[in-house]
Amino acid sequence: MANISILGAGSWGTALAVLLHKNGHNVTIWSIVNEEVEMLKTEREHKDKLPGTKIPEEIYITNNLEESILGKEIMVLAVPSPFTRSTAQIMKPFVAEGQVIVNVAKGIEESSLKTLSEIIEEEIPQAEVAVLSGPSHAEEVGKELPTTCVVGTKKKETAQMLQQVFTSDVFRVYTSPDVLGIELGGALKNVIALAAGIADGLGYGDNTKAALITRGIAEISRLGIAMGGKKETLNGLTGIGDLIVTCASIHSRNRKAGYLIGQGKSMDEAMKEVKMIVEGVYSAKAAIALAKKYNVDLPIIEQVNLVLFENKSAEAAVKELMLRDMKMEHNNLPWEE
Ligand SMILES: NC(=O)C1=CN([C@@H]2O[C@H](COP(=O)(O)OP(=O)(O)OC[C@H]3O[C@@H](n4cnc5c(N)ncnc54)[C@H](OP(=O)(O)O)[C@@H]3O)[C@@H](O)[C@H]2O)C=CC1
Ligand SMILES: O=C(CO)COP(=O)(O)O
Repeated sequence: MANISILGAGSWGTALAVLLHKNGHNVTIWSIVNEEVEMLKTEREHKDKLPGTKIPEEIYITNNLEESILGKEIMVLAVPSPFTRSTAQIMKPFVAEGQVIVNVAKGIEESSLKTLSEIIEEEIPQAEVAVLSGPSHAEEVGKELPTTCVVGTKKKETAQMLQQVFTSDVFRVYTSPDVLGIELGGALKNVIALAAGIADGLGYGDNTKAALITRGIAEISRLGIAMGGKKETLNGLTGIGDLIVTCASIHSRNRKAGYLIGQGKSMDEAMKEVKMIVEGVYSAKAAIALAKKYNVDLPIIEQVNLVLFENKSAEAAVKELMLRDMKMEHNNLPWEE
C-alpha cells in the first residue's frame, strides 16, 4: 500500500483518486480551490465534474499543500496544463529528493514550448517525474469501464512500480521509456479533436471524421518524430488511441468545443459553454510554433489555428484542406519503374 496524493480535484483527479483507493492505497486529494474542497468534503461526489462517482470516506480531502506532499511516495499532478507550472512552483519547497510526481495533464506550454514533464523537472529538480496518459475519459474510469493507459518514465523500476500501483482489473497499465512521445501525442491530439468537433458541428459525416483522425495522426507523428518522440508511441495508446477516443467521444471537452465552433459560436463562447478546460486551444498555438521550429507541415492544425484565432470560417477551412496541392498518401513509397 502506498501513500498517494492527487493534486487537482477535477474530473480526472477525482476518478484517479477513487481508482487508487480501490487498489488499496492511502489517498489524499488536494485542491487549490477552497470551495471545491468544502463541497467534496460534504458531498463526497464531484457533482459538476464527475457525477455518479462516490468518493469514499477514507479518501482525505484538503487544501493544505504541505500535508498533501510530506511523506507521500507518489504525487499525481492532475491540474490542467495552464496551471502545471504555477502548481509545481508552490509544491517545490515541500518536495523531498527523489519523490515521484506523475503528471496526468496533457498540454504544451505556449510561452516556452516545453512539455509538462520538462516544466515540472525545471521547477522541482529534486523530484522524479513520470507521466500517465492514454485513451481514458474520467467519466468512464469513474464507472469502472475497462480502460488502458501508459506510464512513461526515464527509469524502468519506477515505471514498473507505478504500473503495479495503478493497475486493476478495469485499468490496465503499460510501461514506456518514451516520455516525450507520450506527452506530444497527448497534447497534440486535443487540437485534432477540436477539428473533429468542428466537422461534427458543421454536420459533416463519418467519412470526414475518419479522414481527420488518419491525416491527424500523420501530422502528430511528423512533428512528434521530428522532436524526438518514437513512431511506435505515436502509433500506440497515447497517440492514435487517445486521438480516436477524443475525436469520437461524447465526453471530450475538446470535441465539444469544436462542435460549438462548427455550429457558429466563437472560440470564447465555446470555451464558456464547455465550462471545463479546453486544452487544445492552448496546444494549437504551441503546435504551430513547433512546426515552424522543426520545419514540419501541419495543414489541419494550421487551419484549426486560423478558425480559432483569425476568425476564419470553419467551412472555408475545410474547403482549403480539400483543395490543397494534390499529393501521394505516403510520398516515401516507390512506384514500379
Ligand atoms: N477529464 C478527463 O477525462 C481526462 C483529463 N486529463 C487531463 O487531466 C488534466 C485535468 O483535467 P480535468 O480533471 O478533466 O480538469 P477539470 O477542469 O475537471 O479540473 C481541473 C481542476 O484544477 C483546478 N484548478 C483551477 N484553477 C487552478 C489553479 N490556478 N491551480 C491549480 N488548480 C486549479 C480546478 O478547480 P475548479 O473546479 O474551481 O475549476 C479543478 O479542481 C487535463 O490536463 C486533462 O487533459 C487526462 C485524461 C482524462
Ligand atoms: O484526454 C482525454 C481522454 O483521454 C480527455 O480529453 P478532453 O480534454 O477533450 O475531454
